[in-house]
Amino acid sequence: MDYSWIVEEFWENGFVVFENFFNPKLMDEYNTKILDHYGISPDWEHTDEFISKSGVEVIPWFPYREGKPYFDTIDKDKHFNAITDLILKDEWENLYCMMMFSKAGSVGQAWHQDCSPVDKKLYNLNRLVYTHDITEETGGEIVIFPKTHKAGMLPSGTPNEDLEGQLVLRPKKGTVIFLHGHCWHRVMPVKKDRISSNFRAVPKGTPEDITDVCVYRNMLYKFSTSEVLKERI
Ligand SMILES: O=C(O)CCC(=O)C(=O)O
Ligand SMILES: [Fe+2]
Repeated sequence: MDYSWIVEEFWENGFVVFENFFNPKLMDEYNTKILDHYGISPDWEHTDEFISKSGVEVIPWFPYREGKPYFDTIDKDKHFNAITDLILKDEWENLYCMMMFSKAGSVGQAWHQDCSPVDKKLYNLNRLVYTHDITEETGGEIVIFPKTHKAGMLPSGTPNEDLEGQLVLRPKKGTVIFLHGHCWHRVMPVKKDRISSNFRAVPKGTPEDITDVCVYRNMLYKFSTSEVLKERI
């Protein structure tokens, strides 16, 4: 099989999508595990300042950091990792596995870059796995602006507006999106409880804290210290 299109498409657009990558039974099992973790009414973990300023409403969970390696069938999947090999060419390593939960009625996530694009060579590869369908009814579409992994810093401006050239995606259960950490993306308002999961990888030698500072249109935010590093606009 010729897989060169994957690499070409990823590096041309900043992302590549695979539908039906993981089987529905596994996705159902994982979706239940994730929901069980969050329980019925999970609390926000981020500070009020972050939530109101960033236009981001998600509750993160890092299962492996808690010694709960519950998602190895994805993490160790040969095909999943073979595609990672193709995209990242040289050696790479896992960064972390993170689950995200957003309550029905919450705002989703404003435009951001997972990490600063100031040094083009330093980035994370976000490997998003969807354990349930994202539909018009559920809301929470992921919006990606193709090719912006080559466009430098997300311009300052309104955190959550439509941008000409954006692409709205409704991933189905089992879909995987490989997304470059410099590529601009956001999540639309969430109408029904929403889960997404990501298994991040980095080229070997990338600093472990590569995603600690996230670029939003109105600020640079540092998660480890819950701090607005820089106001923008
Ligand atoms: O939940 C999504 O669809 C995207 C989440 C996101 O922005 C991320 O994982 O960096
Ligand atoms: Fe992101």
